[in-house]
Amino acid sequence: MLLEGKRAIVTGGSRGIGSAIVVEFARQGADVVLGYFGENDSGYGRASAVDGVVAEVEALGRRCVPVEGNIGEPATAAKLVDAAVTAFGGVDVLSSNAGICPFHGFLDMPPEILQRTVAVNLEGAFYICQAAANRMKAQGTGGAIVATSSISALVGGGMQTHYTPTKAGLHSLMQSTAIALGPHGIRCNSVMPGAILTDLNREDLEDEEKLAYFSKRIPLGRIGQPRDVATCVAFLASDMAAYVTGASLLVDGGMFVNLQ
Ligand SMILES: NC(=O)C1=CN([C@@H]2O[C@H](COP(=O)(O)OP(=O)(O)OC[C@H]3O[C@@H](n4cnc5c(N)ncnc54)[C@H](O)[C@@H]3O)[C@@H](O)[C@H]2O)C=CC1
Ligand SMILES: C[C@H](O)[C@@H]1OC(=O)[C@H](O)[C@@H]1O
Repeated sequence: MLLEGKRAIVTGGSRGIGSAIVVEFARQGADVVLGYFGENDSGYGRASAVDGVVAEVEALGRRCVPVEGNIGEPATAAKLVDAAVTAFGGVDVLSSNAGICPFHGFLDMPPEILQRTVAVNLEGAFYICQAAANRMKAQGTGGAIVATSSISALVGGGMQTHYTPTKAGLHSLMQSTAIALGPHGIRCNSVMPGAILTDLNREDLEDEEKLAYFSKRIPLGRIGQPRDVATCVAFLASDMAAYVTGASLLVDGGMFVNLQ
């Protein structure tokens, strides 16, 4: 097992990629604090999903503590770290994964959508990385942070002008925190998923033309599944990647490199 006895926090762990990360971490031997957001945020939160993830973790013989809160607020980061300390005695691994992507055109982008996307995707990641890193530093035994960036850190999207800069920002945040935290033995990396079928893009991929285009552009011939990303996050979080920091790993079936 890659994460035997590790104490982890996963944000956005109730559904999609995050829930797959929670379960993969448990499969690899970790106990997990699962961060999620409740019912009232743009339809993305869905507290009932959490129970299913907790049950899956427990069936694997590990512990899972759900913690609700808006990751865009600094207090949520403290709440997540406190929960890990109370339940497990500390934090060794952070998967900063929570994110939203409310598709919208550029010219009429409401400031509220821009501000919320930046607050959740970028500021939220900053706060939880900072809080977890401070705890890891105090423990004195190092740690691993893996942010869920995106292929969108590298390429644009006409309906994602508010979103892609947050994903480029996460890539940059992991590069800078790798430098700031390396002396404390804390590694910081990111995964860059391509098109992974989740609630985030379910509606977008209902557009058959778009789905056909994506599928054609992916050399491995299929849209990604959450576990495709989760196994890579587990690898980067583990000692198998002990000399990897400041790196980003595309998990996109080859979509990015496929120009022609
Ligand atoms: N689905 C895809 O194709 C891709 C997704 N990503 C990234 O992967 C991450 C996970 O996305 P998906 O699993 O696809 O989405 P999802 O919509 O299935 O899950 C989102 C998760 O984030 C949580 N969340 C939403 N708003 C929150 C808030 N304000 N505070 C705390 N938690 C909040 C939800 O509770 C949920 O657990 C995101 O950062 C997304 O940008 C990156 C590349 C591709
Ligand atoms: C929302 C998307 O369809 C998905 O998310 C991303 O980060 C990439 O832009 C993918 O297309």
